Amino acid sequence: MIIAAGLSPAWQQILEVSSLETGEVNRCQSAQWTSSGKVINVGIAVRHLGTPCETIYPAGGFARELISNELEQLGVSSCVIPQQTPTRVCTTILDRSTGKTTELVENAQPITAEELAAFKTEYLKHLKSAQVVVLTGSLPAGTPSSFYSDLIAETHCPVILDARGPELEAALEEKPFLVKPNHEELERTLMTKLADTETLIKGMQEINERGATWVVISQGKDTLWATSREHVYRFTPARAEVVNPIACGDSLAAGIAVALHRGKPVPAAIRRGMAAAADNLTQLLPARLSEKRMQTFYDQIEVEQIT
Ligand SMILES: O=P(O)(O)OC[C@@]1(O)O[C@H](CO)[C@@H](O)[C@@H]1O
Repeated sequence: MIIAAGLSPAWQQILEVSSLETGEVNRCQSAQWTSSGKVINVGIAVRHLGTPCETIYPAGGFARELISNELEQLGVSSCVIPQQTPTRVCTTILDRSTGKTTELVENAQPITAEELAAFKTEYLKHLKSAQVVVLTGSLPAGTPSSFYSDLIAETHCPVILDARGPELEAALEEKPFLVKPNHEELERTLMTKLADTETLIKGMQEINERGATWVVISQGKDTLWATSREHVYRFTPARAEVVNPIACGDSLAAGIAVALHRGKPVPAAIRRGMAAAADNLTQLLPARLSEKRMQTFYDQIEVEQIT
């Protein structure tokens, strides 16, 4: 099975507006609530791809029950660590006139040392049956930046890590299998501008040298790059109608995890992940993937081995 684990779920509102005017009263065309945040999105995506998965997350306040109920309805097997502070609320605004998406992201509320210890106990318990792990999402304020590296140190199967800042840096020391920072984050980690393809690839391979077996940089509808110490791959994404882009990165991670779990080699797994991301784009609710729809996108994705 796969484990999706993270500390920052969200109760997410998705609003469609015909045209967003800041500073004005905007009336919505549609409004939906759903369970989200990176860890939940990955759990939902893996479930839709039919691979057994345990989604481990803390939750508190009114959203705890709402998220649990929705995940149960979706058949997402989950392990919730009760948290004193309430689960955050995030808002996605989809402006149908410009096609732009606005995200209002509340940071995850602090989590206590006891809650973190309970999280780790559950993680280690489920780890025994896991073949692939996805660790994902921002850390609540005050969480030690060694949080992910401590978990990776205990994990003896491939870890896909979606993290930023000091927690990403610390995690590299424990050699995660695959990291997927965005372009900006990579620049921040390396403290240098990566303005062209050559410097970008160099930067990615520096992260390979620092410990990540694979580095993946996705750039929306533009080229996705993947590097290991020895290899560089260029992927051209499929074209998809954009309904809601939120959770594309999570669908990418989930698609890669599922393909690795099925024994696919990394380039093929990344291609699967990209098909999942493309499919996610076409749905209003995050991570509601369909393997059947994904196949069309998979066939359109071009993969080129550069070195
Ligand atoms: O970066 P974080 O704080 O972990 O998550 C922020 C967030 O944008 O990520 C998800 C999409 O990936 C959304 O559900 C959520 O609002």
